[in-house]
Amino acid sequence: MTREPVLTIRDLHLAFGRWGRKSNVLHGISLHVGAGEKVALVGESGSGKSVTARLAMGLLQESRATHATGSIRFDGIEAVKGGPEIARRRGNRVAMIFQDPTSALNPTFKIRGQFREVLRSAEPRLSDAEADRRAEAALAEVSIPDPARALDSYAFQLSGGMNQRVMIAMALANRPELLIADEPGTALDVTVQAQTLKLMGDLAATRGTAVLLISHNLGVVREFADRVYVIYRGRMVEHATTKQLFAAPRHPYTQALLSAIPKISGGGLPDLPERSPDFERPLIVHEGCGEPAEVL
Ligand SMILES: Nc1ncnc2c1ncn2[C@@H]1O[C@H](COP(=O)(O)OP(=O)(O)OP(=O)(O)O)[C@@H](O)[C@H]1O
Repeated sequence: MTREPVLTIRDLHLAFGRWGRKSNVLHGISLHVGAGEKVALVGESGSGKSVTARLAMGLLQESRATHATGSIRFDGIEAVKGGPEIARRRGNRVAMIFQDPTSALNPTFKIRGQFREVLRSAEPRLSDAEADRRAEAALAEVSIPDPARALDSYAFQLSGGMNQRVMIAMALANRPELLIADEPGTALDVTVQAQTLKLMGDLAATRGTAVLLISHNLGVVREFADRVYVIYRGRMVEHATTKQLFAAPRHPYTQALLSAIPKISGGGLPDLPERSPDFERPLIVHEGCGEPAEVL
């Protein structure tokens, strides 16, 4: 029997708008991430990466101004039409880390209090002593040299790299099956970014955590991911193993992305013609990286 991927997104459409004004942001996105897999979603700013992640996390739900259709399945739980209850149920099993750790940590509370709160979201009756013991173990796991001292600090007393580790330790403390990382560490220096990616890679290998990395940095993606999805203006245009994508990109947008890698600044990417022939058959799927088997 084939195992169902940890996360399966099928034909996801999203539009924002009210009072007759509608802006279509996603046009039929599909992707999957299996246990222990490292998958990247790449595309330039505004292409729809973050809204896809927020929908998958249950952080963005159907409302009068948000119109979503399609399916996002995580471990049998549907997110698209789910309410806050769904977000809560999946909360401990899907974790997200963001670009800037300081924005995810509360500056007015010590790390200890914030950590206890995270752990108690999964186990409300956890004692202070047990919560602290688990927090110290989680911090040690991300190579924080003096966990007790880190717990007694405020975020502003720790370096950017330390805060990033604290945020990852918190994200992982409840042992999520899926980790979504939105440009992790890009607000910090490249060393921290590299450390963060290494940690996430280790987690996928040792704990079987499924990782979805969101990035516009193809250099990072090449180092990190097993498979890559390329999104362009809300459409998935190419899906390949990382090796295939870098050896022989087939969509003109992917080719443009790859040719832009060595440029440090200037110009951005060229626009593709609206009626690019590839949009007649928009998604190019390379051989062997396939779609998940139907296991329902
Ligand atoms: N709450 C919202 N209301 C209206 N439009 C939105 C909202 N959130 C996102 N958008 C629009 O949806 C599109 C996709 O945004 P998204 O943040 O997913 O892009 P992205 O690929 O993650 O970009 P970046 O790399 O800059 O984060 C953009 O055009 C954005 O302006």
